[in-house]
Amino acid sequence: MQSRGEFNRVLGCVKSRRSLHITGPPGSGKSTFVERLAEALRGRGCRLGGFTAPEVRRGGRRVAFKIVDIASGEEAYLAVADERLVAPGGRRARHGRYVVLVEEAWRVMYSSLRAALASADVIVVDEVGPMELAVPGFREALVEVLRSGKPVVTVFHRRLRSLDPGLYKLLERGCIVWLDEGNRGYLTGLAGEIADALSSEACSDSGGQGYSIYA
Ligand SMILES: Nc1ncnc2c1ncn2[C@@H]1O[C@H](COP(=O)(O)OP(=O)(O)OP(=O)(O)O)[C@@H](O)[C@H]1O
Repeated sequence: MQSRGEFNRVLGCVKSRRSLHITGPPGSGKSTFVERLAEALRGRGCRLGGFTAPEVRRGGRRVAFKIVDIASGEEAYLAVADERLVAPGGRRARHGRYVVLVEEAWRVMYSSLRAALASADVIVVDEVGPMELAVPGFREALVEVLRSGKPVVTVFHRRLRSLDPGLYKLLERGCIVWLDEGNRGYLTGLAGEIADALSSEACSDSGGQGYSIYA
């Protein structure tokens, strides 16, 4: 998607469907785009809710992922490559070289999504992938978010269509964009226009929010 015509189709879709779901190859710029979009939304007075799942690096190596509540800043480990990073105990599930800390992750997933459903103008879930879906309760909560009628922005794993066809179908009710190195600069530059399309009614009465990890 590099031409204005293609972009206008995305913009038209976002205006009518009010939800945007981003996918693409690893490292293609999905989270960077969503950060820009979040900044643009906050600049328009939108209250954001939901969570991000940033990686944690030590010595240049990725050692863990966290779940961070966008509205409150509360955080917890989602998964660790080395269990010595975290206190023992709690339910765990293995995913490749990572161990998912099911209970710890769910605590922040649950509270961030519940708070977002109650009071956010736009709900952001970055990301929806195999590790997040290994946390019991998350899929159900996400379905509730997607059916809430609030504008939703997600980043989802490029294989979600085969991993969870039912969930993918729900995402298709919004607008799906494949992000790669070829279009990320263009799309990121237009984050403000996309924010306008998402926020035109949703954020009109809100006074913004005091805290954001994007601030
Ligand atoms: N529009 C852009 N122009 C230049 N560099 C970018 C752009 N978007 C992202 N990057 C760079 O690409 C790298 C990966 O970005 P990012 O973490 O947003 O990708 P991602 O798709 O979310 O990654 P992952 O698949 O690991 O979740 C980062 O170093 C980021 O600074």
